[in-house]
Amino acid sequence: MTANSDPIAVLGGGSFGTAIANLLAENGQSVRLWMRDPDQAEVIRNQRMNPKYLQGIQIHAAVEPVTQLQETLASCSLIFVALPSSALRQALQPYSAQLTHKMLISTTKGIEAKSFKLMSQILEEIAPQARIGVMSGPNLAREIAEHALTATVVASTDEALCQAVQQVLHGQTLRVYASPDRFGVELGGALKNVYAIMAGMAASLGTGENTKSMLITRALAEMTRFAVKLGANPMTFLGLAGVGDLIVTCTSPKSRNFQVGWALGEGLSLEEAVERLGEVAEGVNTLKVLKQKAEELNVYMPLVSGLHAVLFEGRTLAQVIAALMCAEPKTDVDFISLAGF
Ligand SMILES: NC(=O)C1=CN([C@@H]2O[C@H](COP(=O)(O)OP(=O)(O)OC[C@H]3O[C@@H](n4cnc5c(N)ncnc54)[C@H](O)[C@@H]3O)[C@@H](O)[C@H]2O)C=CC1
Ligand SMILES: O=C(CO)COP(=O)(O)O
Repeated sequence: MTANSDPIAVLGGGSFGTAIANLLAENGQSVRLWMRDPDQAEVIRNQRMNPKYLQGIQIHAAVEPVTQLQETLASCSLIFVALPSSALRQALQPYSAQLTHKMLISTTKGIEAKSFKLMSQILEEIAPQARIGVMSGPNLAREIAEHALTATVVASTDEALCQAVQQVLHGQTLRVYASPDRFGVELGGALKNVYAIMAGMAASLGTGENTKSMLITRALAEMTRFAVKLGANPMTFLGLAGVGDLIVTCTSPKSRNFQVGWALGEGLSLEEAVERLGEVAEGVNTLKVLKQKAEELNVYMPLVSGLHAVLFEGRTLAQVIAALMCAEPKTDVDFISLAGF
């Protein structure tokens, strides 16, 4: 891997930002990892660890923890954004001038509540002159940090941007695939978090393997149906950022959304489950906005409605399961006729 001359910025000192910063550094890049908390930056500088978010992982010497956002943005032309969706707009809006002509890659898997905008759409709004892409896929931060063999997708219609990301991130343990479907790739990453909560709940209640498979497959059908209604290409959902990410988050106890679901299955309230996690679980907010949007667009999403009923409408899981199982029979794959078979 050849080193890029400019340093690369990673915004967000949580688990994903740290994991990506480390990979970039291992590939020979010099990296500025921006975080808002000076104490956290000091700990990383001194201990070469990020104990709060990635306990036990050594931080590469070429990762420089920084807290000055304006300077960081000014000094880097390639910028990975790994902030929670609730923070992204507020954190970057004041710096739109510094983002002009930069390559901005969102790794954030969430949807803005009021606008139903994806993070790359917010970046586009804040920095209309920037070059925008997203990165998404089955990418548990800890596994990336521990060098588990992993694949991800960089998506943008800007081919040179995709190649730039492939050049700096592709390595011994990470394969980076490109896609022109930014919207589909990003939407897949945001939607699957909701179903991971459901899967975590099901797992903690000891459901059978048939049930787990049914949940994941019907989740894929439902999220694809929704995405198509918004104009996305259903084929993207057969890729790493669709079914790939859905599988990892719906089956892994390392997923924070899965962990929230697991805690709910154990009988904790949503507040208790989120509090116990202490990290970002984007699926909770996504569920709220998704339920509302599905109703507005008249898209049939029984799993989303069912989870929303349990989490926010006081229904019991038994009531929701009974209603789901008794619903009128449907077809298996919605898009067979579209594919021309
Ligand atoms: N952790 C993972 O395995 C993966 C996470 N992602 C996505 O990356 C995004 C970030 O998630 P994680 O790094 O996992 O979260 P995390 O919970 O590990 O860390 C969140 C970080 O954001 C910081 N933060 C919160 N509010 C902020 C604000 N207003 N300004 C600046 N910084 C702020 C926190 O201090 C913390 O450093 C999420 O959208 C997540 O879905 C994507 C792929 C994998
Ligand atoms: O997006 C992820 C894996 O691809 C991480 O999922 P969680 O946010 O649920 O941990």
